[in-house]
Amino acid sequence: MTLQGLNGVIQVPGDKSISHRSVMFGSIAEGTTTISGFLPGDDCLSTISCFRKLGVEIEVVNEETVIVKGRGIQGLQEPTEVLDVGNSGTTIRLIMGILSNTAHHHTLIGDESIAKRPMKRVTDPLRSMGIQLDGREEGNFTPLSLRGGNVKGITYKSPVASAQVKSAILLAGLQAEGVTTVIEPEKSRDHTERMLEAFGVQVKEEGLSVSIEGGQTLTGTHIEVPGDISSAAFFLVAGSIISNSQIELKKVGMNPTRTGILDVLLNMGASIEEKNLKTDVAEPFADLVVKSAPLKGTEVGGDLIPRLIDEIPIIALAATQAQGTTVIKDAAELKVKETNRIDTVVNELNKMGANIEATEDGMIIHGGTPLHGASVNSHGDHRIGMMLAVASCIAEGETIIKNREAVSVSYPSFFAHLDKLKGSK
Ligand SMILES: O=C(O)C1=C[C@@H](OP(=O)(O)O)[C@@H](O)[C@H](O)C1
Ligand SMILES: C=C(OP(=O)(O)O)C(=O)O
Repeated sequence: MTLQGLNGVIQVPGDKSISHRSVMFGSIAEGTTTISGFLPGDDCLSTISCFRKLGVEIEVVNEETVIVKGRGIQGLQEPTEVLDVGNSGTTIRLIMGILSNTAHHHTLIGDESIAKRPMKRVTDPLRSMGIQLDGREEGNFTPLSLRGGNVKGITYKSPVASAQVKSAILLAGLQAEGVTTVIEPEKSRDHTERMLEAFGVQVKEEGLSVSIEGGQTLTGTHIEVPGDISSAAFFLVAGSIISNSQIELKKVGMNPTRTGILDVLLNMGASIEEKNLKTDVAEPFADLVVKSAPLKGTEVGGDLIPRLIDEIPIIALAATQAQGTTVIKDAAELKVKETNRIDTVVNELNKMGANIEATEDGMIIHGGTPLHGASVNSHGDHRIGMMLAVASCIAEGETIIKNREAVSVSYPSFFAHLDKLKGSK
């Protein structure tokens, strides 16, 4: 049966980056933090599980409402078990910064994918601040062991634009002697800076440099998590490339460090309207309405990359349906995500009839290729699973997606939302 378009209204689940930070910062704050719009995805549940092992009382009132009884920055307990971050890079990297100032011992592990992701980008600067950190291959891979120490502030020029690196160092800096500064090559997402301010911490930003003075305390607060633009991205592209579609996405996060996907799709000719923009909050949000539209190829690179890094798999799918060629460059970071996302995108989409070439730092997508059904695999990568599910909607014939359950890492209700939009016309 050919699909008659995707139609209807949905609210995508809470932002993953903001949900992680709300539990982490709530745990080290003085007093109680209430969180609404929390993402009940596997990654954020891993964060809750780690902080419970550190002695924090965390009540999940319902899937999206969480109450954290903060223990203060010195109040975390020495865990009796290993801290297992599951599939979550954000959890393992940020928690290292948080645990920097206790003499307690910690062992950090994760799943098979985490075991392949580089940790030296965080362990090296944290060691230079005085933290004892070790792990496989000189501290580059899990299992990691960490014992905090007397942390000293540093000025660190990061070789990568990574919010996980920046955040880990700033969180250690919060507990360090003196001032800590991180300078990035391009600006990465700034949720840590915004949320620390909401917890009463002063953070100084100047261009590509962010500084924090040690010894500040966090005060419990209320955090409202907007919808995740990285999750909305799948429906922004689906609505654009599936004929006869009109989708309204409610309350999507519009933090400018995350909206690169909108710039790219609009540049490709997409029809996306922004309504009810709310900016007088820590994290701005708006409703987005997308309608099917013909797309044209584009170039994606430079400082746009950190603003859309997790959306590249779905942008690649959009590009297969656009007129002309799309070049994605400066995106070598894709190789160290849940999978090597250059390889998984190219291999899986080419099985469906796409014409994509992998390059050292991105891909070249020759557009205008009709897709056909095939047996494809998410390889346990949530974003690849969702991208392939959208691809299957436009493919001629049957598509089988292996390991599709990986979507629950960031978007447990993804298939329910897709079914709702398919059926509502
Ligand atoms: O800080 C965060 O919440 C994240 C930062 C990004 O990773 P990097 O810091 O490795 O770029 C992003 O890919 C990840 O999904 C979430
Ligand atoms: C890269 C991602 O997350 P993390 O680094 O937290 O595993 C992602 O969600 O696409």
